[in-house]
Formats: sequence, structure tokens, C-alpha cells
Amino acid sequence: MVLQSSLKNCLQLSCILRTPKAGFRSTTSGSLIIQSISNDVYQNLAVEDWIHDHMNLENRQVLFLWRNSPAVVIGRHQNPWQECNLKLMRQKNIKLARRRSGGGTVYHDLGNINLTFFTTRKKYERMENLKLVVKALKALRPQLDVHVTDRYDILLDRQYKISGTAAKLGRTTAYHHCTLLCNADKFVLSSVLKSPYKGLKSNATPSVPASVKNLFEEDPSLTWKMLLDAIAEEYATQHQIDHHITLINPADETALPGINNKAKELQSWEWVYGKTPKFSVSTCFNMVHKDSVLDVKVDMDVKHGRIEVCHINLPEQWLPPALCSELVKSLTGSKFCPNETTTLATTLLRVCPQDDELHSRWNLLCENMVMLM
Ligand SMILES: Nc1ncnc2c1ncn2[C@@H]1O[C@H](COP(=O)(O)OC(=O)CCCC[C@@H]2CCSS2)[C@@H](O)[C@H]1O
Repeated sequence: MVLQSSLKNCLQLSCILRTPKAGFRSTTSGSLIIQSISNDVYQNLAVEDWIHDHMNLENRQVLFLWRNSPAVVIGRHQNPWQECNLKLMRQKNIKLARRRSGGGTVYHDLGNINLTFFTTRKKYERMENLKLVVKALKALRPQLDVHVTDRYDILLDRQYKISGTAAKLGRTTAYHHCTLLCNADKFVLSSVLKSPYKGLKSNATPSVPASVKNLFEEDPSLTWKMLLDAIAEEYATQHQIDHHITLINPADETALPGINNKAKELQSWEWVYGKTPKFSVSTCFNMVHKDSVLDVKVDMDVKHGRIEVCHINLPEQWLPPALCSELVKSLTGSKFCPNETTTLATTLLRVCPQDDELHSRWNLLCENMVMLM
């Protein structure tokens, strides 16, 4: 398989991809296999958006191949607080992305391949695409026991998930995308996909946890490049095109006009957290102060990622109600986010009465509130 130089290809691609949406080509063999040169999850999701919004898929189908540096990708209608361990992700520098398709939460790193199949809405066929992937795997290693389930997972050895699927159906165009676990970090995968929250209630789509396995555990002689090539080969055969992969640079505004704005939007707090369906948190924590332990109960309603209603229940003797309601007042309307809460707590503590005892109690309460987020 020849991977041509990215620059040359992006220039070619700018001509191919920028065929006006209304433009019409009379053959179906204009199908394309493209691969991203970026490992940035937001840029790669932006490529999906771009193709979905700008390409005429009437006479051409597109297969997009991409890999990301460590990231957790939640579905369009999911709640990140419910699906993953955000604190651990911040510590490990693992990005959080919300995709435009529905479904559950998955972990990506360079040991995971993503495949996006673009078609018209009419030709959208998830089962056919997944069968193509299975066929490619079998062509490479006939002994692999891989099959597609009725929920569009690909299983290895009848029990281990190696691929998860999601889709976006637009008015005229559609895409189906799936993962393929090659040698992703399974320890990180399972630890980041565990939420520490107990009292969280929401109608957000829940994920369906599964036992996962990497293909390379089954056959260490495989490489991700071999898998990509095998899939490209099978796609090319089925679409009667040449099997070469065209490299694409998702930061290339000339080839993909408007792409950088799409990536920016996908990275914004408003999209990633703000699109979370309304949820509530009811929780308790202990505050150890001097020799006593105090139980604090907190109830919050969160809408568009912002605290809409907040109740903090703690004894009047411990903190004057006026101080507690100052905190509640500034939390209301603010982002359900540790950074924002830390900033507003710092501001509040500056105007707190210069009483050391009260100051330290209030500080303790603020610290505990930050830890909830
Ligand atoms: N990378 C990867 N591949 C396969 N399975 C995974 C992966 N990461 C986690 N999981 C397992 O799947 C469940 C969630 O399964 P669930 O069925 O809830 O969700 C999915 O499968 C969604 C797939 C989305 C694919 C898109 C393609 C391009 S961008 S993301 C999770 O709890 C883990 O047990």
C-alpha cells in the first residue's frame, strides 16, 4: 500500500473534496479512502463533520481512517460525570470529547483504530460495513474468531468486544463509525471509564460496559498498519477503486475550508459539558474539623452543565446561614466544574469575615464542594 505525501494529497484532496455539494459525477468509482495525519480527537471529529456537511456522497462513498492520542469519547446524549472519571483524566492528561453520534462511551489511544463509513442516508448500512471489517481481519488472519453481534459490536472469541459502533444520520448524508482495539491500554481504559459518582440521576444515554480485548493479544505479530491496509484493501475491492490511502491534514483550511472552526466548537466547554442532558446530584460528605466530624448533605440540579439549584445542608451552629447562602448564591448559575468553583470560592474567601475560625470552616466547605465536581 502506498501512502503518498500528505501535502501533495491534501492539495489533490482539496480539489476532490471541494467538489460543490450540488456537483454531480456520473460514476460511483469516485469513492475514496482517506487517513488523517493528526491524532487530535477534536480535529478528527471535525473532519467527520466537514465531510458530512460538505461532500456530495451521491456518487461516491468515503472511508475515513483515524487514530487519536488518549481520549474518552462520549455519545451525543451522554453525561460525562456519569460515564467517566474526570479527575483521573485531568491527572493523566486524557482529553474528553463529545461526538455528534449517539451511543456509549469509549476510550481511544494510538492502540485503537477508528473507521468512518460515509454514504448517503439511503445507502447507510452498518452491518455491511462491519462485515467488511470482519472479512478484512479474516483475510489477514484466517484463524481469528471474529463476528458481528446484533448490537453491531465486533466480538473476538465469542465474548470479548474489539469494536463498538455509533452512527449519525443526517437529512441526506450519513455516517457509521466504529472502533477497533489493537493494543490500547486496557488498564487505563477500564479505570477512566468508571465514574466515582453515586447519587447522580439523569435521563442521559447510559453506556453498555463489556469485556474488551485487543487484537494484538490474540496475535502479537499484527500491526495497526497491517490492519488499516487490510481494511483499505477490502473496501477498495468492494467499491472497485484503487486501494491507495489519501492522507489528509485536518488543520488544512485550504483543503477543508471552515474546518478549524468546527474543531474549535467540538473542543468548547459548551459542547463537551454544556450539551449534557439535565441531571441531579445528591450526595453527602464528611468534614473533619478540629475534633468533630460533620455530615454535610448537598443536592444540586445541573442544566446545560451549569448549577441551576443548589442546597447545602449543614448545622447553623457550624457556619452562619448567611455565609452558607453566599456560597449557594454564587454557585447558582456557575459551571459544574472544579476550576470555576475554585475561582469563585477564592473570591468569596477574600470577602469572608476576618475571623480565623469562620474562615477555616468556610474554606473547608469550599474545598469539599470543589471535590464534588
Ligand atoms: N475503543 C473501544 N473499542 C471497543 N470497545 C470499547 C472501547 N472503549 C471502551 N469499550 C467498551 O465498550 C463499552 C461501551 O459500549 P457502548 O456500546 O455503550 O458504546 C460504544 O461501543 C460506542 C462506540 C462509539 C464508536 C465511535 C467511533 C469513532 S468515535 S467513537 C465500554 O464500557 C467498554 O467496555
